Amino acid sequence: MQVYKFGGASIATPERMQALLPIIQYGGSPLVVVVSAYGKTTNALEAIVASALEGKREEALQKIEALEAAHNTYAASLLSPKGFEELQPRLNEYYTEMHWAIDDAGLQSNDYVYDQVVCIGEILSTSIFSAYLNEQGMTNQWIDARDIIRTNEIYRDPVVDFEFSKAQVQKTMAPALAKHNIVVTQGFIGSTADNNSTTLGREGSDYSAALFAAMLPAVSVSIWKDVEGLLNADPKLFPNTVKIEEITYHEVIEMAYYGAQVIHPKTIKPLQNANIPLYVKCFLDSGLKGTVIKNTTDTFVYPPLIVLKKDQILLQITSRDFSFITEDNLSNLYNIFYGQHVKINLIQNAAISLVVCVDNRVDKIQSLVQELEKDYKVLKNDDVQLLTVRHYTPSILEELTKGRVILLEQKTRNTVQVVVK
Ligand SMILES: Nc1ncnc2c1ncn2[C@@H]1O[C@H](COP(=O)(O)OP(=O)(O)O)[C@@H](O)[C@H]1O
Ligand SMILES: N[C@@H](CC(=O)OP(=O)(O)O)C(=O)O
Repeated sequence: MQVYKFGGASIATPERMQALLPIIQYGGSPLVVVVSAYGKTTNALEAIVASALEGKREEALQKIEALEAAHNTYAASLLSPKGFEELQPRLNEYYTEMHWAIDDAGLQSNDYVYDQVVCIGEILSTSIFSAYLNEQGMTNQWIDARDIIRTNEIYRDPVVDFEFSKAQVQKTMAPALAKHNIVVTQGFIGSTADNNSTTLGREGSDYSAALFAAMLPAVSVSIWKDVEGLLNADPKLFPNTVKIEEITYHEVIEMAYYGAQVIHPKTIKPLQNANIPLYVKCFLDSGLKGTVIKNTTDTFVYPPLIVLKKDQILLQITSRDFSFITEDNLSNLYNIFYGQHVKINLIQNAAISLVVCVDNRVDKIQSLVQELEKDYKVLKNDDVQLLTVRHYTPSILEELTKGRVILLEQKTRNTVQVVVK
C-alpha cells in the first residue's frame, strides 16, 4: 500500500492531470491518491474570503463565479460530455456550499469562514480527478477526507485527533482500498466533531498524505513536485542548487521548520514515528530517482542546506519599567505569542529587551503588538528576511550575505541564522 500526493502544480492544467495517468497506473497498488486544489485555487479562494469579510458580497460572488467557470472548463476538457454532465450536479452542490459559507461572514469568526470556503478547492479538484480516472478505466473510490481527518476547532490551525482519525481510516479507507485498489482523497482538509470543515495550514496536503500513510499504514509516501527531488535550496531563489539523493528525517524537519517551502513542517513526524520513507519525485519526469527521506544510520556529508524565509518582521520588545527580561517576563511574553497564535522564528534576549523574528502576517501582527504594548515598548523592523544555513561554511555565509545588512546573527556548530535587510 502506497500513498501518492499530487500538489497544485502537478494538476495546474488539465494536460498536467492527464500526464499523471501513467504515474498512477504504474505506481503499484493499492494506492491512496492525495490531491491538492489545482494551480493557485487556494489563493483565489482566499481572495473570495477576503472580499466577503470586508463586506463586499458582490465582489465575492463575482470571484466565485469566475472560480466556478474555471473549474467547469477544466472538468469539461478532461471528461466526455456524458461524464461532465454526470459530474456537474455534484460540482454545483459544492459551489452552493461556498455561497452558504460566505453568507456566514460577520456572523461567525473569520477563521471559521475561511475554512468553510477554502476547503472547497480540494473537494472540487478531487471530484474531477476521480471522475476522470474512472472514465479512463482506473476505477477508484472518492473519499471525503472530512469524514476521516478529525480535528479540534482551532480553525486554520487545528490539531488532528490521530486516534479517532486512524479508526476512521480503518473503517472506511482500508475497505475501499481493498475493493477498488485506488482511493482518491483530499489533502489539507479535515472536520470537527460538529462536521464543520477545517484546513490544516497552507501547503498542508503533504501533512495529510503523511497522516493517511501512518494510519493505514503504507509502505511509503511519494510527493510529486516540479523539481527533480529535494534540493539544497529553493531553485527559484538560488542558482546552482544540488539534488540530495538521501537525507534523514531530522535534517528535513529542520529545513521545513526553518521555512523551506518544499515540504510542510508537520509532514515528517507521523512518518518518522511509523518509520515510513518519504520520496520526493518529479511529476515532469517520473523516471528520475528523486530523493528519499528516511531513518538511516549512514552518515552523510550534506552540502550547505539553505532556507530563505521572506516577508519577516523583527520586533524589539523592551520592558517599560526597566525590569530584566528573565524567566517571569519571558514566560509572560511566550504566553502572549502563544495566545495570539504567532510562531516565533528566531529569538534573542538582552538585559531589558527581547528581539523576535516572526512572519509578517498582517492579520495577526497588529493584535499581537496591541497586546504586547500593554506592558512593553515595541519597535518594528519591517520587510526583513530570515536566512538559515545548515552545514554552513564561513565562505558560503559570506557569499549569501554579501551586500546585505545583518540585523541579527545566531550560530551553533551546525546552523547559522541571520536576519537580513
Ligand atoms: N529545498 C528545496 N528543494 C526543492 N524545491 C524547493 C526547495 N525549497 C523550495 N522549493 C520549491 O518548492 C517547489 C515545489 O513545491 P510546491 O510548489 O509547493 O509543490 P506543490 O505543487 O506540491 O504545492 C519548487 O518548485 C521549488 O521552487
Ligand atoms: N491547496 C492548499 C494545500 C496544499 O498543500 O497545496 P499544495 O500541495 O499545492 O502546496 C494550499 O495551496 O495551501
